[in-house]
Amino acid sequence: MITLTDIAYVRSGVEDLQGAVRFASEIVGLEVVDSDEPGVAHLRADARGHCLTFVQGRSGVISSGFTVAGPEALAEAETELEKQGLLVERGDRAGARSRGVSEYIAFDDPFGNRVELAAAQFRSADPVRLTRGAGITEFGHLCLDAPDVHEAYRFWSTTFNARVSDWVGDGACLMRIDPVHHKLAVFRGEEAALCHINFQVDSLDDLMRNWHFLVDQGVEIVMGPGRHPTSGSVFLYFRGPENLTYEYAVGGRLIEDDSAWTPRVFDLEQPSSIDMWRGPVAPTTRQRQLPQTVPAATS
Ligand SMILES: CC(C)c1ccc(C(=O)O)c(O)c1O
Ligand SMILES: [Fe+2]
Repeated sequence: MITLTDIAYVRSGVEDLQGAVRFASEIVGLEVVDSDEPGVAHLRADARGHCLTFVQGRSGVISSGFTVAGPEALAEAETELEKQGLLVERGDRAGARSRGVSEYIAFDDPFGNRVELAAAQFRSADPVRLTRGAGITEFGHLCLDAPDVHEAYRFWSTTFNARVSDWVGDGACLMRIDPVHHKLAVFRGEEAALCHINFQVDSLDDLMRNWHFLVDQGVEIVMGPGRHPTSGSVFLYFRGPENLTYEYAVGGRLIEDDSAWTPRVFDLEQPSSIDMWRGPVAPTTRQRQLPQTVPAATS
C-alpha cells in the first residue's frame, strides 16, 4: 500500500493565462510566484512553494499532485503501481522543477484523472504574500470527478492509505490521509475532471468578507455561504475563469482516532446533506444591493 503524506498541487490548462492568473491573485487572493517558464504561472497559498499552476493551452485540469515520504517511498510506489498494471511515467527534471518537487511519477487513476506522486514538495521560507486580505491559511483539499464514487474509493483505499470519513450517498466520498476530515474528495461526475480546489481561511469573518467581496466583483457564487454537515466547515464555492471552481472554507473536523470514527452516510437526496443551512444552489451572479444615498430633502 502506498502512503500519501499530503496533497501537493493542481496543474490546470488555461486558454487565457493572464485572465486565470489575474483572477487567482486579485480575486482569490493567492500570491503569484516568479516563473521563468514561458506560458506557465505558479500561485502560492501557504508554505508550499506553489500549489496551483496554470499552463497556457487547452482548458482543463492537467494533473493533481500528492507527496509520499521520500525517494524510496516513491520508487516503491512506482513498482506497486506497475504491479497493478498501471502505466507509470517518470517525470523529467524540467517537469519536477515546474512542479516544485524533487522528483515525481505520473499515472492515470481508473477513471482517467492524471495523478502525480512526488518524493518531496519544496517549501518556501519566504512569508506568503497574499495579494489581498482573504485570510487564506492553506491549500485545504482537492476534489476529483469520477462516474462511480464507490469504485473510486476502492482504488484510493486499496492502492493508497485513503480512508473514507463520510459519504454523501452515491454522490461524494470524502477521504482523509491524515487527521484532517478530508484532503481528497471524489464527486460523482460523468468523466474525470477536477471538481474544485479548496482553500482554508482563518475565520468566519474572512469567509463572510470574501463572500461580499466576490459578489461586489461580480463573481459567480456557486453555493454558500453554507455549512457542510460532513466536515462541519462553513463553505463558499465560486467559479473562476474557464470553469475552475474554487472553495473557501473555515473550520472542519479532525479525526485523530481512526478506531473511534465510523464513516457516516448522508442522504444525497436531502439538500441539507451538502448544506445544513439549505441555502440556494448555483444562483446566478447576485448583484449586491447597496443602500442608496438618501437624497437631500428639498423644500
Ligand atoms: C459536495 C462536495 C464534494 C463536498 C461535500 C462536503 C465537504 C465537506 O464536508 O467539507 C466538501 O468540502 C465538499 O466539497
Ligand atoms: Fe470541498
